[in-house]
Amino acid sequence: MAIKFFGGGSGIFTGLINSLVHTVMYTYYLLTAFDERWKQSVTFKRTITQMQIVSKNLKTVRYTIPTYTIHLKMKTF
Ligand SMILES: CC(C)(COP(=O)(O)OP(=O)(O)OC[C@H]1O[C@@H](n2cnc3c(N)ncnc32)[C@H](O)[C@@H]1OP(=O)(O)O)[C@@H](O)C(=O)NCCC(=O)NCCSC(=O)CC(=O)O
Repeated sequence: MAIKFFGGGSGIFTGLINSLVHTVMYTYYLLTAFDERWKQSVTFKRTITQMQIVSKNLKTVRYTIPTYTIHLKMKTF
């Protein structure tokens, strides 16, 4: 509900992208909880970190553009 209606539905982008990153991240935590050897997988950890950075940058671009556009529109009135 919050994702659908917050900000006219613009929260869907965050919801989808976070779900993707969190699914991979919590799968990692689940696996390490069962078997400590998963903690030695630098590839897994690096992938999670890369996904977080890409997701953060995508969200920055996604929300900066409309924020700036609205700011410009408001300045004309
Ligand atoms: C990649 C991880 C999942 C790994 O977690 P672990 O608990 O197993 O490991 P850790 O961080 O204690 O680090 C253990 C060892 O791995 C190394 N290590 C960690 N990340 C690494 C990486 N990307 N590349 C290479 N090495 C890495 C550390 O330096 C350390 O080395 P040494 O042992 O030599 O010291 C974590 O580092 C991480 O990024 N967690 C993210 C948490 C997070 O973002 N939660 C979201 C909250 S906010 C939220 O939910 C809202 C939202 O997202 O919008």
